[in-house]
Amino acid sequence: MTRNDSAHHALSVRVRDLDLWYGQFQALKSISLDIYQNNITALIGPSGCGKSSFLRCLNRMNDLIPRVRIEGLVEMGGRDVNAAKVDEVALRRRVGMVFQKPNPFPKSIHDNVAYAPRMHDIVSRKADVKALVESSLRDAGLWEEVKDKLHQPGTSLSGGQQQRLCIARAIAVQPEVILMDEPTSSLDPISTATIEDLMDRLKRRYTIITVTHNMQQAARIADYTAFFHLGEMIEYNDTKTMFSTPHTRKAEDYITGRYG
Ligand SMILES: Nc1ncnc2c1ncn2[C@@H]1O[C@H](COP(=O)(O)OP(=O)(O)OP(=O)(O)O)[C@@H](O)[C@H]1O
Repeated sequence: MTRNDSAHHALSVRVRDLDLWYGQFQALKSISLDIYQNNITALIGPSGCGKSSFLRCLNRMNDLIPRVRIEGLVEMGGRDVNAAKVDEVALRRRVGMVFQKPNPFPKSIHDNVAYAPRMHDIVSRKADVKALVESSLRDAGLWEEVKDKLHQPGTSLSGGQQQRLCIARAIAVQPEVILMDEPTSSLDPISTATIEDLMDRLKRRYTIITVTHNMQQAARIADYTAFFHLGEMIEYNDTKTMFSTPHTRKAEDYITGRYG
């Protein structure tokens, strides 16, 4: 693990010696890293290097996959996410997730945002639900575009709007951490820029961990970058250092486009 410049940031996620196997195949090998609050951390590396597998360890989504075995420690806010007593539903409230392809529920724009807060009993009074839906959509930069059509299906929006709806849905339960798995890879450049600006604003309140294949995007938006290769984390550094003077040959080769 190589990193610096961490002294002034509070710890959000602490990972130690994390191993993951799919059956006999080891997809993550002894990963250790600290992720800091109110920062964007980008996970980069060639296809199949384990970025998504790592991300799914943070909200225990890998538990849903058969024949997965995980060893090591993942702590969020000082609590072991894999402890037997941790309720997965409660954990997923603390950790929001946004996927590569926007995946709104087959519900109205309003209900996409209201569903989880109601389920978690965060709000129940009608006025409170309304206020929370509005503030989440505002925070996701979508309110002005949808305020007059809240009862239309979420799927009636454009791809970029749907992704912002998914972000509004994620932040409606006020998670500690938001995981994003290639959140802009299915979007056009303008929608991508909108989401990048949004991520930059959201990090004031949330810790964001994002997977991206787009080097320029990582360089533009991430405070820290972790480079994965064949299941190992090869280098972890502040983004500036990673992209200007990487400390490892493999990271340098990847960043300069020599492979991947
Ligand atoms: N459910 C699964 N069952 C078996 N093997 C899997 C499963 N999911 C991922 N893998 C394997 O684990 C390795 C890491 O996959 P993962 O999806 O985490 O990589 P990635 O870096 O996110 O890739 P990409 O950039 O292509 O999305 C790959 O070799 C992949 O084939």
